[in-house]
Amino acid sequence: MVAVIDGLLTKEQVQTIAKRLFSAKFADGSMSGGPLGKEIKKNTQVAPNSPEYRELADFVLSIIKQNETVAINAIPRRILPPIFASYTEGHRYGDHVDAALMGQWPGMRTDLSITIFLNEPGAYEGGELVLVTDFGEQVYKGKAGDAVLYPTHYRHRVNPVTKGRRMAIVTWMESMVRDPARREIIGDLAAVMERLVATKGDEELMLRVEKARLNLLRMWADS
Ligand SMILES: O=C(O)CCC(=O)C(=O)O
Ligand SMILES: [Fe+2]
Repeated sequence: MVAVIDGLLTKEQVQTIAKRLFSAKFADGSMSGGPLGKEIKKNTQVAPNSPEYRELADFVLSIIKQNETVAINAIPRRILPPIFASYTEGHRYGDHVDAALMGQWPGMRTDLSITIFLNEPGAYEGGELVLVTDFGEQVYKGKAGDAVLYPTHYRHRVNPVTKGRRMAIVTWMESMVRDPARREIIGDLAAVMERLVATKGDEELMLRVEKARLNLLRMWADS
């Protein structure tokens, strides 16, 4: 299931990040593109050893961890320190599939990816995030602060930027529920529950839905 999260970052948070990124040192991002990296990945990323990186990464991680939509749909166990990427004219990230394991050995399994858009869609041409799914290509170009949360198993790309500059944050999560179909069932039940609470639904019904959700979580989650 792909979830579009409007305003994962507030305008103020986007501004805070953008201000710090302004002075950050960006390095060639093609080294981390897997075996095809150099050919298909052309961008720059904030160097993890740059002075700005740790503070920015912690700031973004704390926001992702607090987000309800992420919690409900991803049920994250671990989240990698994010990448701050810049795509200027001619930059792109061609069709690829992300590594299944990331981070220092033994690494973590990548169940979900998240892209957070850092500037407005009008600030650049091209640069869409495209997911290649069974239902055709899904194209995403969000407003500054919006995010797309998607299962990492999709083939995907970032279209070439033909004008302007695309700034985005990208990271990966390992879920306590590794099967996307199971995560979707638990997410659906959470959505039903949310609706029942908001509409002051029948208490017995709410109890049964919540019982089902929690017991499925108990059955399927590895903490
Ligand atoms: O920038 C994006 O939206 C996605 C980038 C990407 O696919 C990656 O870093 O693996
Ligand atoms: Fe990717």
